[in-house]
Amino acid sequence: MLVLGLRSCSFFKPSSFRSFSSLINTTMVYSKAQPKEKSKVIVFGAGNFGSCLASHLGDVQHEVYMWAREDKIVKYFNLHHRNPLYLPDHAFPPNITAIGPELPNKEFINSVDVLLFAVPTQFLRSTLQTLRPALDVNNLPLLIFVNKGIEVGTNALTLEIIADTCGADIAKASTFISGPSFAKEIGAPTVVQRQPTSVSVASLTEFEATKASTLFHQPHFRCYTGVDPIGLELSGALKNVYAIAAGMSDGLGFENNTRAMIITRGLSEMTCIGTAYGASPLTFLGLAGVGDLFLTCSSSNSRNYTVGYRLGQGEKLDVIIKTLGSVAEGVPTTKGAKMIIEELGINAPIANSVYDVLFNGKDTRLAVRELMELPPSKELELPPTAGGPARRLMQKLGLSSDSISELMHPHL
Ligand SMILES: NC(=O)C1=CN([C@@H]2O[C@H](COP(=O)(O)OP(=O)(O)OC[C@H]3O[C@@H](n4cnc5c(N)ncnc54)[C@H](O)[C@@H]3O)[C@@H](O)[C@H]2O)C=CC1
Ligand SMILES: O=C(CO)COP(=O)(O)O
Repeated sequence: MLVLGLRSCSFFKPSSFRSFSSLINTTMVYSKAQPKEKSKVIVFGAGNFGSCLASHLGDVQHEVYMWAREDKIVKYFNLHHRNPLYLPDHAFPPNITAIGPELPNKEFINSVDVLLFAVPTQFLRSTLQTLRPALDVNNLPLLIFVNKGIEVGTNALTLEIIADTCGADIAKASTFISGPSFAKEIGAPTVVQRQPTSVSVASLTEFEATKASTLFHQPHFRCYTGVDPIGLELSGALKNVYAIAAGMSDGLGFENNTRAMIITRGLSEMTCIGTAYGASPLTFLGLAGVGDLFLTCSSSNSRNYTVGYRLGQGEKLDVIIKTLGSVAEGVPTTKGAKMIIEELGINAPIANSVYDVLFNGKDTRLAVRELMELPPSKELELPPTAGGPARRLMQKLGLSSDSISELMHPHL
């Protein structure tokens, strides 16, 4: 564990951690080591999840700064230690300070150990573009991303958005957290509870994933590390599409059989899409995959499930979005998912039906009938050719095409 004591550096091979051999053979930038006891953390995004994670880290005595784009949140929070817009009844630990709406400057960014991004996917590119000049590759904080979505227009995953805006070195050092984790059930006591929760943590090197895991891991919040960030990201994004489908089914009045069918067939579709994309099929069996799929397909606490439920009850999408009061990543993500499915030539009828209901005005009951009338098919047939999009992404990161086979078999 000697490596944890080293500062950010290039040409350093953390050989005691799993990672792509092709990755550690290249010049590699690592984030700075986190202090053992007390890290200085900026959480970007003061919505439900940013607030919850700020509280989780503040509760164990880290020095936390929560950036909000809403001036009202910053002023109110620093007076009352409550967030007036999200988790309004929760009393936050005293060691959290709200900052914003301007993004922090270079000097401040350089002084922190961790940057945690809880910004919805569609707003991440602009946030990172503005922040990029303040990031010093030679003194890089640990970078953690918790958003779950695919960017509209580019179909990019977050790893690619980071590469586009901050460069390959910073993308390769970034870490992603995903899994079954409703904001209100994590964190400190009061409204946000310490209910036992587990998540997946992935980076291209286990070295970075382990640092993020060490920061978050608590007796009530377990972290499991891996080196398939693409699979983890696709899991988190795609489960939102199937949560909309499950909610729709419940909203139409169908019961347990139908929901179980959607969850299981959804998992099959997700695994096929992920494998064709270039992720490991096994990642979809983890917390970020089936774990989060199960959670969000079976709870009205999920915003995506709620969008589907209300559609099933006959409400219009624009009214639902206006009145939801929170982000439903699955709605824009369905657009990106549809494009990816088409590019890869994958059979994903449930995701395609969700797209038709959301964006082509298809009647929800007709969508279910058409799905049920499809001819019989094999239960699971993983695509024969795999890895096009991931291969392109690896090239963008300056990695060899061998990386893709390591990505698909990280557990061997
Ligand atoms: N709430 C939850 O239980 C969980 C949420 N997530 C993910 O975390 C991410 C954030 O979700 P929540 O905090 O729940 O969202 P939220 O709906 O509670 O809050 C919305 C957030 O988006 C920000 N925002 C709105 N417009 C923006 C803009 N133009 N530029 C930058 N930021 C803008 C708001 O300031 C606020 O911080 C999403 O990707 C979500 O999928 C992941 C796990 C659990
Ligand atoms: O991803 C989540 C919990 O793991 C939250 O789901 P929703 O965004 O559907 O509320």
